Amino acid sequence: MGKKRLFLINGPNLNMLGKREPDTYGHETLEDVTKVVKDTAWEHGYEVEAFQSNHEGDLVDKVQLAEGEAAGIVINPAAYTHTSIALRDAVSAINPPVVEIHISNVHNRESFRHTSMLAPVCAGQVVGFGIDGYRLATLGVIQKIEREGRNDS
Ligand SMILES: O=C1C[C@@](O)(C(=O)O)C[C@@H](O)[C@@H]1O
Repeated sequence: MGKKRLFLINGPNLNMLGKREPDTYGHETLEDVTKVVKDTAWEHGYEVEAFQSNHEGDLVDKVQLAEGEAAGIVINPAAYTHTSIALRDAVSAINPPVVEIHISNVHNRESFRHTSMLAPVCAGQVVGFGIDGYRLATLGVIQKIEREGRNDS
């Protein structure tokens, strides 16, 4: 049997990490984020499939694919966090646990960032730890998977 798989899903504009508003999001790139998640997952016997899209429907498609293909998801839905009922419904529709992560502390920013459409249907949320939050989110989703015995990827 191969390694259990996690999906790492990043939403719009996160392909520009490192160049985009570095005071808010830091200088590290999406490649660095992927490495953090892969290294953390690997330590616990998981492999990672990383996906980034600027398009809502493509993100919905990827979340749906997790059913049967991944044991869990780490997702930064970026701006779609605050708007996307479609993404929330996709998370609701699948069994693998989903952990939401934000690089910045969305709660000390504009009020429109204080609401997450997805958080109520996620297993947990990590906010405000920079890209280290991806490590925490990965550990969190693995913990959920192992506690709930969901390792059917
Ligand atoms: O694109 C992003 C990035 C973000 O998800 C974060 O990681 O801090 C926070 C969102 O409000 C914003 O739209």
